[in-house]
Amino acid sequence: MASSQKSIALVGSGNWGSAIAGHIGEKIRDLKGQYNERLLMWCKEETLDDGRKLTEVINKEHENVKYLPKQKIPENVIAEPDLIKAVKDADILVFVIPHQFVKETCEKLKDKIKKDAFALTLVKGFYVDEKTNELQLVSEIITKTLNIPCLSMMGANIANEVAEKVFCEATIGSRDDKHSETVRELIDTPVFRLRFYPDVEIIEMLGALKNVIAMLAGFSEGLEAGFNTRAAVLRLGFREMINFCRLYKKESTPDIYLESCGIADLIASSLGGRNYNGAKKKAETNKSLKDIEKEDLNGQSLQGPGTAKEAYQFLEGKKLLDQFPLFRDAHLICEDKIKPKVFLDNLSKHPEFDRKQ
Ligand SMILES: NC(=O)c1ccc[n+]([C@@H]2O[C@H](COP(=O)([O-])OP(=O)(O)OC[C@H]3O[C@@H](n4cnc5c(N)ncnc54)[C@H](O)[C@@H]3O)[C@@H](O)[C@H]2O)c1
Ligand SMILES: O=P(O)(O)OC[C@H](O)CO
Repeated sequence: MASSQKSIALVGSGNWGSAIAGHIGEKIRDLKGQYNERLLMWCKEETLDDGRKLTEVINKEHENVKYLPKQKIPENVIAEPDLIKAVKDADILVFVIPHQFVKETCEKLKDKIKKDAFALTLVKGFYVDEKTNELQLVSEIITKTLNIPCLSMMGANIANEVAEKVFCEATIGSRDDKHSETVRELIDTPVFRLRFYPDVEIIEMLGALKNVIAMLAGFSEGLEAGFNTRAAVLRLGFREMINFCRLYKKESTPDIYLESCGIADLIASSLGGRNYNGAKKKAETNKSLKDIEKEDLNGQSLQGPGTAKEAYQFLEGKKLLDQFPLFRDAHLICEDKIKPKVFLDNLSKHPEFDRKQ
């Protein structure tokens, strides 16, 4: 039966995927009928330690016991292990998987979605083409592979806090008023406020880049650097983030860096994100980030090391590593090629101190 109700699908069900599923699930339930209440959430099937299937547990207990434990998800959110079944009738596809899986997932979705659907990416990360050294943003990959427009949503949104309804804001990148209105209906609430800008790509890049600087914040804390030094790391890191964005696109709305996707996400992530915590532990214990991810995150993904690698490759290709010493050193630390302390020693030589005002 044809329906005028719009359907939403989530591509992903990890820590953030489950939290935003809960948020959108409640919102569409409360909108009473404007949207199809059944929110399908693609969940890559796995068997839990006790032998049960994750999707069955989510649909029975209404909780993602592995990736967002102790938080109830509304009953209209349905975990669906079949990717194609989850998305085929969706008018709006919300992508929320770790960035390293975006290409393979989009390939599987080719020609399997509605032609007039649109996407919203919540994914923080990007790729660099090995041959051309061009940056490939998640929104661009979605648009190119699936032939649908893609908006971005980034901000200071630590998933567990969103699930607990702690106030937050986010920035939406959209150049289409109708799509913006739909996203506002689906996500904006008194505890989750949205602001809209046309800078889809810069918003997305900031979301990816802050994960690298948040790791440096963690290394600094683990090394017991002073507050002044830690503030300098964030300022210099933010400067590099902005300069990095300008390599991609010279013009943007100037205020964009002061939005939740910019300074606020950097602060939140550098106070308590997973990348920050993992990096702090690395500086304290000298363990590899891979081991720390395995020990502490139970299948969740640190996005910082992969993004540091991609950023390094991109800057190296452009012969600009000297202009971005924090991004350079972050990658070298992740790869255990230098000790975390080296990046602190390098701060005083930062090119920022040679820059004319
Ligand atoms: N967690 C947060 O607080 C938060 C907040 C904002 C944005 N984000 C961003 O959202 C994105 C998703 O993060 P998350 O926290 O939901 O994920 P996560 O870190 O919890 O990762 C686990 C998820 O990855 C999935 N996964 C594993 N292998 C996969 C594969 N081959 N293909 C597809 N999926 C696979 C697992 O099934 C699981 O659902 C990331 O880019 C992250 O940076 C996270
Ligand atoms: O926990 P992190 O480091 O992946 O960061 C989570 C979010 O991106 C914060 O906005």
